[in-house]
Amino acid sequence: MTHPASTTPWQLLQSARARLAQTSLNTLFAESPQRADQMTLSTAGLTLDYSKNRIDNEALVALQTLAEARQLPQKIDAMFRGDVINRTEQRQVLHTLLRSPRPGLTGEQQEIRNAWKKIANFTDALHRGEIHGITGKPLTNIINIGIGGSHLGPAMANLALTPYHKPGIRVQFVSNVDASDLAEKLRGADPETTLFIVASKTFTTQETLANAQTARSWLLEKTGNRDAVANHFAAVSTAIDRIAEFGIPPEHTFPMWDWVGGRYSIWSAIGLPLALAIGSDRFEEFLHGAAAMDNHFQLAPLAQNMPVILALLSFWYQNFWGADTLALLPYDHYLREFPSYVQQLDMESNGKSVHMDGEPFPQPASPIIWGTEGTNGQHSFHQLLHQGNILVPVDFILPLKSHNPTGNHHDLLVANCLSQSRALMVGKNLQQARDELLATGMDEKQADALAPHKVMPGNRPSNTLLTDQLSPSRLGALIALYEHKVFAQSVLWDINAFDQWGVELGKQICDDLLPEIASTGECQRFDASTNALLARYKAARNQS
Ligand SMILES: O=P(O)(O)OC[C@H]1O[C@H](O)[C@H](O)[C@@H](O)[C@@H]1O
Repeated sequence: MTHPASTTPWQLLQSARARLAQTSLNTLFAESPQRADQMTLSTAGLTLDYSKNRIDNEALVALQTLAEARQLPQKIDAMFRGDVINRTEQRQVLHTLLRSPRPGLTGEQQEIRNAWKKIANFTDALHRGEIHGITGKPLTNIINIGIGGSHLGPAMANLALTPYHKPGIRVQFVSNVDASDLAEKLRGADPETTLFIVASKTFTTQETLANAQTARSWLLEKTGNRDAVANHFAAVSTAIDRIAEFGIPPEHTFPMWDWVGGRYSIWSAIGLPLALAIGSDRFEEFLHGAAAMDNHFQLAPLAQNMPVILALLSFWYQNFWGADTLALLPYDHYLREFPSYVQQLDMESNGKSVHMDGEPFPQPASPIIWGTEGTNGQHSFHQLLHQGNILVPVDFILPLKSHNPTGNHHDLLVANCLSQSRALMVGKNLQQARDELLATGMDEKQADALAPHKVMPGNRPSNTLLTDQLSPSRLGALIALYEHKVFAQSVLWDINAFDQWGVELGKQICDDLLPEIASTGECQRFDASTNALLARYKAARNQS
């Protein structure tokens, strides 16, 4: 493919970068009183203010021209139409179909409807106390066993929607093969009321199968009844036969499909633990929120398209400003797992180095996603955001209403969030720092010595994403926003966002290592470092 750097929009962007490097955000605001209004978009209950970015109309138009040259509108249509856009796996990408049925894809839609009916019926029956364990007690303690896309989405959303949890139902998540994860969830669990959901698209994932087998042994030991698995296990997978082999009956078996990527699968039966936590009606609202964002992504012109704007900005900072990270800072305690969720979504989708046609490309793609809940980060890593020599664009996410209005806590939270984005932007120059010190009564010599340490370069970009209150539908829209952002970025880089070959080698080597770990002899098959580390492990194991 043509290297993007040789295209006209790329060259226009390079000159825009040179111009904007000389222009402060303060100046951009001073020059354009309408800037905040013009650079604010609202859709699906979310409002994005992207005015605090090192961008102007000319650069935005050049970015949009690049997106058009990459055929972004056509590629959005191709995804929604069900074209085989995941070419390395020869798969359609139809997670959007799970939240908004469309004409034309009838076979899939019937399957989706049936699966959804099964999820809703099971959820409603469990809430009515009609799903029983082997001793006849209603099941109320749900433990989801899955990893990656079969864990991060439901676990994050379950936490985010805590205020909507049904009373009397407890939903927990086990992902790590480290036995401590499962052990912590089993400690004090009542086997008579516990339901395990084994969630695995492939039903081959080592960690999930190991945890499922251990949970099964625990259940059989505690109940002393070999038939207990049928009552106390449910499963979600494309591999229905493997679920049956595990001993899980058809009425507890929930299907999924090849055309749903793991990290895009919360809308499928992988969302079952979330439905059990919040109820089927709330889960439907969650789907509708995402569908509203889908509608916007499909129909809005690039210049007013929220996921596209976020993608263009990420692309802009990474390829033209050398910003290889993006901080996600939700100012909402319930959204604290959102950065971990987007880590998989973005980094597993776009952490690649070849184009669609297999040709290598030189630029980095997918920023490193990180972050934590505000205000906690302010007392930790924000120092680097404000004064470090690394440019870190930030997405602030802020619900306007609290689920727990108490005193002036929410005013404080909002004030902190808005102060951080403003401080990053306006900064403090040497003269201001010096004047402030002198105003405290400090002498000139001391002020001159200290002032450089107090300088804040400013000009640090951020987006602010508002929502009224973090409800199921708003969360659905927020997740869909980032899903589509990631897809739009992949189109700009001409990457397949829907495969993940990079995770395979580690799995293969692990399979190779396991027999060596099990054996007692000395291992010489691997590199000297790995052999020596294995030997240390075996020595420690022998001592225990
Ligand atoms: O759902 P599963 O088939 O168990 O897969 C779980 C996870 O493992 C894989 O290694 C992939 O990296 C993830 O994309 C996937 O979500």
